Amino acid sequence: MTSDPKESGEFGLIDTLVTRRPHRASLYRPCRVAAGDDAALLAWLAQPVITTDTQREGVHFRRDWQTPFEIGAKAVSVTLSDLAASFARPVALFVNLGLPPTLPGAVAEELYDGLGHALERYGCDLGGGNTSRASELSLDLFAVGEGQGRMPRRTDACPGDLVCVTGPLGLARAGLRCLETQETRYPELVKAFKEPAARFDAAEVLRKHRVRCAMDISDGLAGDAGHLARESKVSLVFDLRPDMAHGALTDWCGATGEDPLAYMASGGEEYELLFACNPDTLAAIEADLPGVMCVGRVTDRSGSPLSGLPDDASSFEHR
Ligand SMILES: Nc1ncnc2c1ncn2[C@@H]1O[C@H](COP(=O)(O)OP(=O)(O)OP(=O)(O)O)[C@@H](O)[C@H]1O
Ligand SMILES: Cc1ncc(C[n+]2csc(CCOP(=O)(O)O)c2C)c(N)n1
Ligand SMILES: [Mg+2]
Repeated sequence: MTSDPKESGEFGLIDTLVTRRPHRASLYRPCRVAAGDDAALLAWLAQPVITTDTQREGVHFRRDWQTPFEIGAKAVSVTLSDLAASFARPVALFVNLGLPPTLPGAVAEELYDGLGHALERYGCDLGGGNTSRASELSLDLFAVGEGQGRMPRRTDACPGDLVCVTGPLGLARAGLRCLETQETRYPELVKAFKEPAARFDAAEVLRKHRVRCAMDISDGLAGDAGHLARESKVSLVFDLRPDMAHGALTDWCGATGEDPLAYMASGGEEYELLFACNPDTLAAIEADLPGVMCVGRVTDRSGSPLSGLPDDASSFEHR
């Protein structure tokens, strides 16, 4: 069967895309009926956890920067990242795909190869979706997960806790800057932008240590920590030092004159987990989770919700 939508039509394309879903070997498949029927059938979930995300051409990705495979795989990681931040296991992903009429069918197929590859990696099924004509390539994604005990909340940071992250900050934002300036000497930064991971591995460690307050960093530390401080009604006092910067960020900042602290504070799309816990818990987590960093502490609310970040630190905003 041809895969060009002009020749095979919407239905042919959907068949071709759906065959790209991961083939699950596991005996336990909480997604009992996956993509292909009128609706998906999920097994009974004790704690269903649901999240949604959007990826739009020109806003979240550019086809002259990223291959369709990379765009598909990243769309899965950024959507499932919110399940990781909720300590939930991924069950099913639903994808509403907007396709410009001029887009070659092969692009949609490669996009679905990327989606399928990432779904396989995270052990998640393709529950279904929808395909329609659109002015730009876009994906609206919905994910269902299964909660594992107490869901961490943005409301639960307590004075005396430490503010921590599960990995390096600012790399993806620097990678985006490299793409914008056509700088090719820092592949590690560009990879951080193009291939973020949903940190289910880190989430499992935090869950095991009964962390009560966590979220993923999509809009940048300053913005996401601001949400956490406001929701928990506390202040966060940061202590970011240049020696906490990842080597690739330090090198790039050395060459460009950019400030590593500004990138660590105002990054975005890291998809690392930001969490708060008491010092004893952090000591135990450090033994299980290499790369975890303490970046500040939680105090009673006094004055501004955030301090210790560069003055012009800001988060990514769509408007
Ligand atoms: N249009 C909307 N209608 C209803 N709820 C919304 C809407 N936009 C956002 N929200 C809710 O507001 C909260 C914050 O949304 P936001 O998109 O900033 O989530 P996030 O996890 O911080 O970021 P990201 O989407 O990048 O993962 C979430 O609970 C989300 O479900
Ligand atoms: C072409 C292009 N330009 C800029 C960016 C940067 N960017 C877009 S959305 C976002 C925050 C998270 O998004 P959301 O809150 O919608 O999940 C960031 C940092 C990009 N990825 N691609
Ligand atoms: Mg989030």
